[in-house]
Amino acid sequence: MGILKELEDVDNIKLSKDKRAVIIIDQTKLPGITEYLTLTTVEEFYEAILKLRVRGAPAIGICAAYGMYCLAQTIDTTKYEAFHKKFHEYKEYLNSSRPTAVNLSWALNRMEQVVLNNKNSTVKEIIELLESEAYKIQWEDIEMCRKISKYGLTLIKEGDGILTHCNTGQLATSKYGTALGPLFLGKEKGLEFKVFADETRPLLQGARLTSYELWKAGIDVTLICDNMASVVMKNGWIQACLVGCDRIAANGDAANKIGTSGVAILAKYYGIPFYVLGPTSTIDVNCKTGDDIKIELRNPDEIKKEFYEKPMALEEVKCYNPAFDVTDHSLITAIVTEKRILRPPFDSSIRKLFEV
Ligand SMILES: CSC[C@@H](O)[C@@H](O)C(=O)COP(=O)(O)O
Repeated sequence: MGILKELEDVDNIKLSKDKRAVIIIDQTKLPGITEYLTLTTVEEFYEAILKLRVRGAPAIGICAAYGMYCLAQTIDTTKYEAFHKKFHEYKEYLNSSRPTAVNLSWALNRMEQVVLNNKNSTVKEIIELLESEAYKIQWEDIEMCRKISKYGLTLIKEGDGILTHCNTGQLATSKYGTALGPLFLGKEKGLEFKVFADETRPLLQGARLTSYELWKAGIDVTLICDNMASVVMKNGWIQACLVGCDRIAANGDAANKIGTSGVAILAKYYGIPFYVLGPTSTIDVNCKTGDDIKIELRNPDEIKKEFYEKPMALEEVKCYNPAFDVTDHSLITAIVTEKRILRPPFDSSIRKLFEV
């Protein structure tokens, strides 16, 4: 299937008809309201990523790639050096919006590489190449998610109870998703699973997005508070945990939504396999271990009042609000990528993955 044909029915991130703007679903309004936002300025792209209007590691990379194409068209020069200078400035600004998910810098670097590789082309030609690269990034993401879903499906069986954390479905990517991908693919094949979705405090991606996406697809989903994961495991209702990732270090330590490492520790205690699913672009071999991964700290108000009609704690109370945590590689049963399923020891399976 051609790239553009494949992208036609993607709904959550796409270029506007005139190709000057990016249209996204505002994920902060779901599930109650499906509202589309049109992003054109660098400030709008930055705000949409920072405020999680577009979120999920692959999705923010895709949005930023389209964003760079749109912004490139606004740079008012025909001179290569001036064009690259402004392009780089936009790229660095967007890159600073969220530090943990490597997919953001990965996609932005890919876009800048197009500019760097074509020093002898005209600015108009470079802009055309940027358009193709952004389409390619989204198309490749769909392909990767399809393959991850296939591999993931081999690890679970009909009727299994699955625990998941945060949101790793279509909204977080473009199609299928990563950790939810096997469940959507399984559903297409007529397989039934019983999914338990952690609500995922403080921003409730599990409640607002995962339970919504699974329910819409007709998959049996039960929403639980994060502190109930231990009970459903103890009850024998969970046969596997499937989670996504924002950055994986060279030794297999995996950063994902805050609370993920707690799920992994519980899974180890109850002898339940714990799988991390994500594209190889999420593996950052420049990070030796999880200690090298920068964890995003967010506004304390997200804990105290953001999702409540009235504040749930005194204004004066201090809050610590890390957006991600790192699951130690020793707690991970396998890492599922689009290329293959990686097993421990992860330092060598990851090294082999990148060997040519
Ligand atoms: C396929 S999405 C993988 C991860 O990005 C996901 O699990 C996650 O932690 C998202 O966090 P978020 O802060 O909602 O962007």
